[in-house]
Amino acid sequence: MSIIERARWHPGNGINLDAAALDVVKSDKSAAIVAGPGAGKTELLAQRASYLLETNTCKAPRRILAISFKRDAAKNLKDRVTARAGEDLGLRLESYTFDAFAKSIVDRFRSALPEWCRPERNYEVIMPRWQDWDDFAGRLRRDANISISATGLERGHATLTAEPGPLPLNPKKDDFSNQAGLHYWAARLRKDRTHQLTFGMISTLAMTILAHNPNVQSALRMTYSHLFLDEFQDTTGLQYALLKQAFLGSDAVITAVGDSKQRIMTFAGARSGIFQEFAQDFSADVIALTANFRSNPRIVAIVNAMATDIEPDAVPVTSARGEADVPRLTDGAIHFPNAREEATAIAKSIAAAVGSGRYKPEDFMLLARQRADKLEENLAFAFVEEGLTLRNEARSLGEIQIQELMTEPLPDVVICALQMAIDDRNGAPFHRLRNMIGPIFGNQDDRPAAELKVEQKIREAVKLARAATANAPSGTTAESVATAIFDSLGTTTLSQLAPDYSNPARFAAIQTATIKFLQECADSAETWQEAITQFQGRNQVKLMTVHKSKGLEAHTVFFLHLQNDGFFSSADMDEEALAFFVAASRARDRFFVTTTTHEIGRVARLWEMVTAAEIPELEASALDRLVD
Ligand SMILES: Nc1ncnc2c1ncn2[C@@H]1O[C@H](COP(=O)(O)OP(=O)(O)OP(=O)(O)O)[C@@H](O)[C@H]1O
Repeated sequence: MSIIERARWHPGNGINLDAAALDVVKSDKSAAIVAGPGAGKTELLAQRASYLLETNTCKAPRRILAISFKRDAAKNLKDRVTARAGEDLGLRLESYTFDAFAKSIVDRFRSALPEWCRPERNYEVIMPRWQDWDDFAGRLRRDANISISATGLERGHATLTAEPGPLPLNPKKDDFSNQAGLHYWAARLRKDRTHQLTFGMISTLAMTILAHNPNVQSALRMTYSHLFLDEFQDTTGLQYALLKQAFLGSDAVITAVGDSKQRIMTFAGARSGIFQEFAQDFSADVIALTANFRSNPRIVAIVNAMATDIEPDAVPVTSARGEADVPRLTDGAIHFPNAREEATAIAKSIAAAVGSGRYKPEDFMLLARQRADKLEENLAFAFVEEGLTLRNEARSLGEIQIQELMTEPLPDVVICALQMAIDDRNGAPFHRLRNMIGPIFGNQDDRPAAELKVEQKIREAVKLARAATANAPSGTTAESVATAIFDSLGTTTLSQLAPDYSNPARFAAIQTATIKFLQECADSAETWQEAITQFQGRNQVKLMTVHKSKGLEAHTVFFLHLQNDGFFSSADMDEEALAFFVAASRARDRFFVTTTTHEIGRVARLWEMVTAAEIPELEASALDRLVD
């Protein structure tokens, strides 16, 4: 592909970038981009990747390393860049989650670790639950007289000193201040058992490799000239330490984007003040973007008011959409006498809106802070009455919730192959599939043989899937389709799709959930096309928790049950304020909150935000106007 001159490069796909965003896209300096919801952060990174590759500013054969928090974000970025810049250039963008990045270093350079902390090759990735931490904390109390809480152990187990950092080559007794952590490491790396590592421990090991092996560190630095860090507000101390170990003092130009007000992962250890720290450490500019491309001016006013309530000096943003097409009814707080009446009113109004032909079911999103299952009981019934399908994204399929399954690569592999088997080109299934399995065969290194192998594997999977789809969709045939695809690609390949798939129990749980869900969808579908549509959640109204709604958007958002029993009794209201802000900012055009009791004392802080945003109280009958 020919190189485009920098001055002649323009953003594509009908995207207009304002001057500030264009500066970021073309910048040759590290920068922390602080931007509110709907500022187009993902699009900005996709455009920057295209610019760097198409103009050869990221000089071949060097690459861009994009680190995202969520797997779907990592995948989404790669797909967008491939679509825009083409397959060949797209291969020079490597998109990882933090965990996958750390694991790739450990898996490649494990033998460079000091022996005392070197895991065996087939170590198992573990994701302990609270109960496991609590059990271990109990054992420490009993056997070693160390007192630590389950949460303390979870947060600090991977770090053996006060601050996260590499492990020493030859440890002396005084090297470690975190005795609890040391016991934990010893228990996971016992000689007589399969070695087990958490992702936190994997990050520490990656740091250790880089700290003691200048060759590995410089190879990494040679490979990547540019780095993207998405959802930077959620970076943990450990992840940040790994980033510094890998790139501090290198020539890499780093673009970190995020929004400190969407920091709702504090329970997972997200570090506050991370933007300032990054700006200082990497001499990066801090740039604020103030456009919101998602929401109409009224929703943006709500989002601004909530932002100021959270951070008094928050920079207000402006709707890039202007006043056109703003519906007459945009927001309100509605009290219902009980959950059943609430469900009926919401279902009826959505059905009328969809019936008008102006809206699709997926234009509506129902959000709950927790206990979506409990809300589903009443809602599902009312939705069926109205001929609509409600999809509770928090419903469990064995150990995995639907909302979690949808971010996994394994079910997407099945859907891509199935789509190709029935000639459904929606969302470019071949490219998606190739982006997922290609790296496993090494096609990122531009090896034609690897590329051929990938294509051959895909052809085989599609052939078998096509044979299985000759039968009408049903629970039984769905299982045959999924099994045919799994068998043709093989467990060895599939278990490399994500770093946690090397844990057999985790892989089996995802595989079982994929089959179960495909069976459910096929059972209630007339055609395979319909089964795919259902699997992907198209033509359905979604109910989900706020935490899973991050990065998503819908025309109309309902935040259900802004009342005491809609929240955990131990809820920290400062964190809840951030989550509530995330919820409101998912709305493109309409935002409603509901209650079914007057017991709202515990969430008074959130009602202050409703008041600050001047969201009016409405009668339930106001929802009749959703059809407008
Ligand atoms: N430059 C642009 N021109 C027009 N539309 C845009 C532009 N950038 C983004 N959009 C659209 O605006 C919406 C929000 O974009 P995106 O999801 O990338 O924002 P974000 O900053 O990641 O949001 P959030 O942090 O709230 O999830 C999307 O519908 C996207 O297609």
